[in-house]
Amino acid sequence: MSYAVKEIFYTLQGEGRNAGRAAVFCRFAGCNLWSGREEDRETAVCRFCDTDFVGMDGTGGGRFRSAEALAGAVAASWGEHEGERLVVLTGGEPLLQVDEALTGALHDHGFEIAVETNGTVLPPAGIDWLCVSPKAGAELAVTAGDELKLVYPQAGAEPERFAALRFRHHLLQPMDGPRQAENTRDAVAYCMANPRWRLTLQTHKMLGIR
Ligand SMILES: C[S@@+](CC[C@H](N)C(=O)[O-])C[C@H]1O[C@@H](n2cnc3c(N)ncnc32)[C@H](O)[C@@H]1O
Ligand SMILES: Nc1nc2[nH]cc(C(=O)O)c2c(=O)[nH]1
Ligand code: SF4
Ligand SMILES: [Mg+2]
Repeated sequence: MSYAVKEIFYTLQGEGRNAGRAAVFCRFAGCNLWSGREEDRETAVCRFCDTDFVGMDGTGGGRFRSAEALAGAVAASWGEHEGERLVVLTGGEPLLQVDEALTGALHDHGFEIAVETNGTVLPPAGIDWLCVSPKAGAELAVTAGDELKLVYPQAGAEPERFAALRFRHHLLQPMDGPRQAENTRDAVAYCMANPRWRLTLQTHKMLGIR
């Protein structure tokens, strides 16, 4: 198996229950819900994506020919920092590429492995923290995990549809874009009316970090 990676970088996890924690982000190229081309956005299943996941041309990106090669690049990005190592596998849709060889190789380097997924593809063994972010119009295959992080609002993916699923945390993340301010206000109101849901914000955007 080889891996197509857009970029690898060291930053703070900006979202969800691990927000604020140092992590290496490994962003895989490609997604099953959008081609990533602007001309296809309006006809895609997922139309609000805030991410460039096309190609392998970002910082530290490229084609990695083995799990060991990719895990080595992730470890090099972590560097010599003390403390518990965390890698966040994201994309694009990481579960189109992540396999047990890779989770094994990352564990060999001492990483706790978090994944950000749209929930349409079942994960391989070896994921330590599974964040599922359902998308309206895409069938949810992953119905349990650590956090369910729902981008809000989405017609056809109302929070009530997911409230009973077996996740440790249910989070609402305001949709970024032209209506970001209204979406944030509405997400606050929803969490206040429905306390099983907590608000999560994209803190890296506020901080101006990646
Ligand atoms: C770019 S996606 C990559 C991982 C995976 N494809 C997914 O959708 O979960 C990373 C996270 O950003 C969220 N996201 C994408 N676009 C967003 C937007 N415009 N506003 C808020 N969150 C967004 C996704 O829902 C997901 O939780
Ligand atoms: N700092 C930071 N935190 C993040 N959490 C999820 C991200 C993602 O794009 O998957 C992301 C990201 O791109 N940057
Ligand atoms: S599923 Fe994730 S990566 Fe794919 S288009 Fe939607 S938000 Fe972007
Ligand atoms: Mg992001």
